[in-house]
Amino acid sequence: MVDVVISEFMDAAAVETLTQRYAVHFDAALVEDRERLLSMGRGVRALIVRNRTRVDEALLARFPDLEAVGRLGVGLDNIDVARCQERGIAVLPATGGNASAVAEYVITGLLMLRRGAYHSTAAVLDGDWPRQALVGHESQGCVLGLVGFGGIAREVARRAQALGMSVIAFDPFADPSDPAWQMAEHIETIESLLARSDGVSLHVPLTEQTRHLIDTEAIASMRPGSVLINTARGGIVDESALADALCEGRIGGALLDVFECEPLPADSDLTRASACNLVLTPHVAGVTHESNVNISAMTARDVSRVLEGNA
Ligand SMILES: O=C(O)[C@H](O)COP(=O)(O)O
Repeated sequence: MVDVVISEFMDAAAVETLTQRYAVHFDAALVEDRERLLSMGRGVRALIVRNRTRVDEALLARFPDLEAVGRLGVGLDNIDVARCQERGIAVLPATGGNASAVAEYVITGLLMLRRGAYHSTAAVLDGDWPRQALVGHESQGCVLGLVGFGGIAREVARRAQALGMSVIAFDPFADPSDPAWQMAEHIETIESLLARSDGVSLHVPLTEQTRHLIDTEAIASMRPGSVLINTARGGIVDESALADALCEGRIGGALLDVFECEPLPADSDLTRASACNLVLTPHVAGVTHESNVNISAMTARDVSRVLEGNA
């Protein structure tokens, strides 16, 4: 009988901690084989996933004894949280465990997109020396606009301030009296944030309200030459509208780590903007060796707490 199923990659030390107390089935390839995952649900008390395992109604029906879903990350859009609540299943995100990883990724991306000097390997190897074409912008003194001002955005703000940027943020849900606002100017509307920012970074969950928040109209209100970074969730940016804006040179570049459809389909709209200071990565902003250790330890601890509490 298995107590805990882990369907995506997790740090070995945390798996070992769980194995000392419970019968654990750890198979990072399970996410690719849904039928096999569903077939092992009976008797399982905890399921541990990253962002690719769909913990939906169909899966929950096949795990009748589930007490906890550990999420090795922060976003919960792959989990039917409402259904879990109805069933009394604890949903356990590793909040904060990958915040530094994402914050460092965002700052690196912003510096890289604004400087624009890092796409020259092929040219230099070819004997070209395109110095004048690669004169970019410094980021000291620029305005960084954060859409959403939760934990990860605050880590970004702290680093941006240390580099001499001015930080502004839009977040209708963040308490305006929170001392964290000392790091960022509070902006009332997303339009004014977009109009003032040299770089925009998204830090909101994907909901019906945020789907295509960055659409043609929003992109039109961005400063000419400004850059966009999305490490939050794919559906927040209208990829076709972004590709148009990049191709027409209306904005200066974009870094996307998340997409409407992952992996990206071969006919993605983004293909046509590939030469326009566009950088794409496969949903790795939050994934470092250090964050993997952090979030795995947090998840093992939280799952154990629930299982022990219910024992
Ligand atoms: O929500 C998150 O924390 C990110 O999507 C990273 O999650 P993952 O490491 O499970 O992909």
